[in-house]
Amino acid sequence: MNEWNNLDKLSSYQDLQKAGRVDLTKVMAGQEGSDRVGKYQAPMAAGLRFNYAAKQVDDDILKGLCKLAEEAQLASKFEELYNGAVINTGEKRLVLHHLTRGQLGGTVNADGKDKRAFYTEQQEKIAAFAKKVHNGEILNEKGEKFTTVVQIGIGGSDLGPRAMYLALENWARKNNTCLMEAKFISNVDPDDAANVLAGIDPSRTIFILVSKSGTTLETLTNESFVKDALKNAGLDASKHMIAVTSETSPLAGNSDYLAAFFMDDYIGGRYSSTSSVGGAVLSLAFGPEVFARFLKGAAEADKLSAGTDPMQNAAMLDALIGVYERNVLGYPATAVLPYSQALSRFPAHLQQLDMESNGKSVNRRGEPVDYPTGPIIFGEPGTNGQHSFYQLLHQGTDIIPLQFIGFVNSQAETDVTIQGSTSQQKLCANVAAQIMAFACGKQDENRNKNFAGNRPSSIIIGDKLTPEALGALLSHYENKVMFQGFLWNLNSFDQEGVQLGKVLAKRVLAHETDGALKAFSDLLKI
Ligand SMILES: O=P(O)(O)OC[C@H]1O[C@](O)(CO)[C@@H](O)[C@@H]1O
Repeated sequence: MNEWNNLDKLSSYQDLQKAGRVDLTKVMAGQEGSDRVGKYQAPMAAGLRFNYAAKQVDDDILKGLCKLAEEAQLASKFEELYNGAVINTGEKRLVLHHLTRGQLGGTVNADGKDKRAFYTEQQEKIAAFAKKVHNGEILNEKGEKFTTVVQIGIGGSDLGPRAMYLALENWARKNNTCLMEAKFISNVDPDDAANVLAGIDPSRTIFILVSKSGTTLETLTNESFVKDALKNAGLDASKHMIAVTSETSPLAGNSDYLAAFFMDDYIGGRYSSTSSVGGAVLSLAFGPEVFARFLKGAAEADKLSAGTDPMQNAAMLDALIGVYERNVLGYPATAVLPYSQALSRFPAHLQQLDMESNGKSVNRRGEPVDYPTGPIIFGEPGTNGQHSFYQLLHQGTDIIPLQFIGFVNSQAETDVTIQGSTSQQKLCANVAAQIMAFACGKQDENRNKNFAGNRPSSIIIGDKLTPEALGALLSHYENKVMFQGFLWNLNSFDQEGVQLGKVLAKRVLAHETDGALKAFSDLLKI
């Protein structure tokens, strides 16, 4: 039986507070530094590796973190989760996104259904639908093939699928599996929908309305926007729209859609990329086989995350080091820096995944916690970020732990050699250089040119960003966030913090305001 205790009650955590600190300017220099690079790495799925040589850890701290993992019962809490316990205590729900891509543990029944069978059935339905669209069994009113797919959704119904699509677009082109172009409408700003609609031929487009709740204001507004545009183009919206929602949502019984696919309340929006939410757009864009390969990578990573030894469980180890940085070293933020243009929206997805999950100040029982929880997450692809906010990362007054991601090979494999090196080599040279610059710094008599160093980073390294590698990467972060939630004793699966603003916006629109809210509404001419 697991015990759900606050982090500061754990003796292994108290021991870590008292332990010595690692100075990266010393341990990353010379032979010791190169030994650390070989030694401090953990295997990940799909051939990825988690290298934490440039984190502020040594053998003693790692031992302390392993004790913390054991005392916090991380492995058995994950086991409890995937076997169908009510881990989402706020909403009294099971947490089942792992079942969308594999089967850890026993069969989970809920609402009178075998949940794994339910998610698989939805994936098979999506695959059959996508095949019909691709082979021309499903055509538009004029008998033409659909060429484009537009996803309408927001938050978890947008960020993950969009990031995954962008991550595989180049790879799919190179591998001749780019079957339809995908675009996304999320913001209620009318310029978002207008811009997407201006760049497509609506008569050749399938729109996927994605909303688990079926009540999200932005998404329903954008649906009306698109339906209006279809009507104005003389098109029948019901022949162009499909829905992804839960069976209990107001959208479920609606006959206005060409097809409907389902997920349920046991899969949080930000954890839904491997469910029908990501499945529909990715299967239409790249084919169901590519989506299956993505799921395979995620399932393989989940299996590794179920391991009990943190030194062989990269997601757990990454989580432990992150909590050490947040709670022992006191760092406020984490930057995610993929040296891969394909991962341009991956940090945005991780922002929701991490900050909506662990941006909490009460524990699973609703009691205030006395320690910092989720850090601020931000990031941009390298090398673009280097020419933007790295100044603060190198010389600012806050130390921001960094998470680099890099691949040995590009996806498109089109390159050029200039001044003796390819673009890919330049990209990789930059990430290696950054790790060392952050760790060791550079002394200079001119204080303005001095780099203090001792700024920690890790790197996930892969050969190439394939569908399997992407699935593994996604699962790694989902499981890392989950383990951190366990360590902080949070419920990482609800998001009450997004409600208040929604309620007030409704009041503004209904003109039921007074005081400063009314004054702001007047300023904005609502
Ligand atoms: O899929 P839905 O129900 O439209 O919700 C969209 C998003 O809104 C949120 O509830 C936050 O406002 C997210 O958690 C979710 O991903």
